[in-house]
Amino acid sequence: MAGTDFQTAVPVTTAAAASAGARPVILRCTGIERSFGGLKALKGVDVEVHEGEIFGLVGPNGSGKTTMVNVMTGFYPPNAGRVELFGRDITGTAPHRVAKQGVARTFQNLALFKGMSVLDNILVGRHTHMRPSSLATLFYWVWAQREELAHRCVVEEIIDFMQLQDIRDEPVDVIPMGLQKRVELARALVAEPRFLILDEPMAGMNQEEKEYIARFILDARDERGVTILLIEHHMDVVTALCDRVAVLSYGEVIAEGEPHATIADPAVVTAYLGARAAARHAGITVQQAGQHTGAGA
Ligand SMILES: Nc1ncnc2c1ncn2[C@@H]1O[C@H](COP(=O)(O)OP(=O)(O)OP(=O)(O)O)[C@@H](O)[C@H]1O
Repeated sequence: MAGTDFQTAVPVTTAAAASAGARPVILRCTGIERSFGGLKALKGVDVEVHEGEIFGLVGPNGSGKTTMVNVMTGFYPPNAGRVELFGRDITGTAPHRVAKQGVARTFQNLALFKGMSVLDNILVGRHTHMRPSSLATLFYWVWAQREELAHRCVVEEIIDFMQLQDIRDEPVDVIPMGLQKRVELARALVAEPRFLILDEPMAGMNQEEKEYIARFILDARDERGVTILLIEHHMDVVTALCDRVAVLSYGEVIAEGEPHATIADPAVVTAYLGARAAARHAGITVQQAGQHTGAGA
């Protein structure tokens, strides 16, 4: 499953990556359950993300990745389980309060404001740092101007960091998809998050665009100290970028650990390919595969 081209293009052996596992846990999810009607989307999921790591959350379509992220960020309260962020219980906390604690995210489907410029879309990402008091703004206009300037400085710095200078004034809907994804990442970064959740940031991108965005993700961790949870379907990307991964299948964690070993785990191969194809892949019989992975044929 793992490719090699991407690995060569984006070599990742930083001190931050090497020591990530030894650092404090910043997100701890314990026994998370979440149902939609009769469908159990999450069945007791445990996940820990350490400070400074890029943690991959992978799994086949419908395995529960986005639901898990929605529970972490307060969009869905869990039916059972506990979410701890930076050592505090945030289970069921509203999304805007979770965001204020230093969490930003991008979405699987682009969520940019059409008709607005790249610059204005990025500026929206500062909202968690803005104090919306019109009275204060009226009476303390000098202070308000100073605050506006401070927001602009952060936005300009991120525009430089993400190399978006050339398109800063373009309406966001006329730029290519790869650049729109980059704008979305920039909008998340201007919030100055400590923890960033990226839901398929490379969906629909060609190889060159993927390599570009991968570099920005690594720089966000290495230069800005952001801890990252990455949902991604491209396994070459996962093995190149992530320090650790957890694999979900039907709402359960079926494997976790170092990326190469984890995605080569027979249970993971079976979850992606099905028992028959996985057995062919491994050169063993379906019955042997079932015994090996605990999965039926
Ligand atoms: N709001 C919802 N209402 C009903 N069912 C839902 C809802 N959200 C998710 N589900 C179901 O929960 C299961 C997990 O979905 P989820 O989107 O979390 O999976 P995923 O791993 O993110 O999939 P993908 O890789 O396709 O994005 C699926 O069966 C999905 O249909």
